[in-house]
Amino acid sequence: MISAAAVHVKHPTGALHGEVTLPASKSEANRALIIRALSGKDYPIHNLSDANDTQLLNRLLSTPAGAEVSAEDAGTVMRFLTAYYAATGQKLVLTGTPRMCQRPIGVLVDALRQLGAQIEYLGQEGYPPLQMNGFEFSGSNQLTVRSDISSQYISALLMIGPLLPQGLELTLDGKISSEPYIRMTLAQMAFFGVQATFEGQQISVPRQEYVPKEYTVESDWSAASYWYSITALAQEADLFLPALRQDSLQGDSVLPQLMAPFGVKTEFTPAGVRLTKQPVQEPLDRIDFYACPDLAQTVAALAAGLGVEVEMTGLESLRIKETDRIAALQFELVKVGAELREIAPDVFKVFLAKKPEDSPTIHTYEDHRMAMAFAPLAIKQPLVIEEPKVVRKSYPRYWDELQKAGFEVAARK
Ligand SMILES: O=C(O)C1=C[C@@H](OP(=O)(O)O)[C@@H](O)[C@H](O)C1
Ligand SMILES: C=C(OP(=O)(O)O)C(=O)O
Repeated sequence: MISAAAVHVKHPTGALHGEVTLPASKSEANRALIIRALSGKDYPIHNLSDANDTQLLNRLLSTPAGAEVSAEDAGTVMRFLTAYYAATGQKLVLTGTPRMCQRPIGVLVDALRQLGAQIEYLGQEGYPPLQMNGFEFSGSNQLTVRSDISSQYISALLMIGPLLPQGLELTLDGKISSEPYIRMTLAQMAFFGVQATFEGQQISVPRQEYVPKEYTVESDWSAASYWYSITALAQEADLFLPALRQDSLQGDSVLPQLMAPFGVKTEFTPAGVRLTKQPVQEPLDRIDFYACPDLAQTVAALAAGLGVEVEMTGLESLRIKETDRIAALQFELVKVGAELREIAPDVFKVFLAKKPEDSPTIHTYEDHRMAMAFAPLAIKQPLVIEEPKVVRKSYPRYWDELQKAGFEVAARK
């Protein structure tokens, strides 16, 4: 089914009960994999995600790198490996999908060059593919790095920081985009024995060694967002999402607060969270996604499905993700009765526009989150999702889990 060109999705009853299997966090898993590789030791990482982004990185790190390595469409793989291959002095070509070669990497390459990495651009300046030509420490460990484009550059640098001859002193320049992901990196480094300080715009990582230790990856809160949306749209819902924690390292664990006004009640238990439907409260007028950009599509589609208008800020980084997510939302929301308009610089609003199309066909732009964010709307009315296989990037079992929860998902003839 996942290999079909498109799937019809509907939910005959709108009532959902039971347990949902979530993937493990690909963000957490990919940090754990890079840190293990940098430690030079072997130890178990439990609950490694079956997401392609994680399986790919695991494969690449557990076999000798060939002359050319592809990070495919995985941002963390591309950015984390650029720093990893630089710090370990490897000589190879690092590339990715055509879209990956449109996702900027200049900030990270400039920073690594200042540390002593030899890196050439093989295509457009500032973008993959990269020719990695080895590393000779420049003698300088103090870097100023723009922090308003992608936190992945900062995370990539931080993880190699303790292995550099004098550690790493980073000054973050500008607003700090996706900051919880930087904190997740530092928390995982701390778990593996590496202490750093993060005060204001300064991060300091002294030279240290990673200490090998078994690690268990938490379930993925970003993937949980689709079940929050499903709960909000359902007639009736009582769902259990195992292995999510209140003291999560993931910034997307803001979901309980963010989704409460949309009518989702979260109860934490030692084994995971229980989601139940409650009346929609007055939704927040404006939600800021600067710290949790991966939730933006879920909320935009949900607002359309619930018929509520909401302002959205902090969407700047969406333009350089798997697709231009703002443009993608603008094209697809219209089909489900809403419009996303920029009402002031960097302030967007979901407006209720006209009647939704009957059985709309949602184009997914090679973006897993377009497929996963729009599929829940099938509770309100049947729809078609194109290229359902995109979900393999972060949640390969997504369609199976929808079926388990009573959705009908069938390949389009
Ligand atoms: O570090 C990470 O694991 C991630 C950081 C975020 O990217 P940006 O920092 O580019 O916003 C997020 O959107 C991505 O899905 C995963
Ligand atoms: C933006 C994402 O991933 P990445 O940047 O790692 O490709 C995502 O999973 O939504």
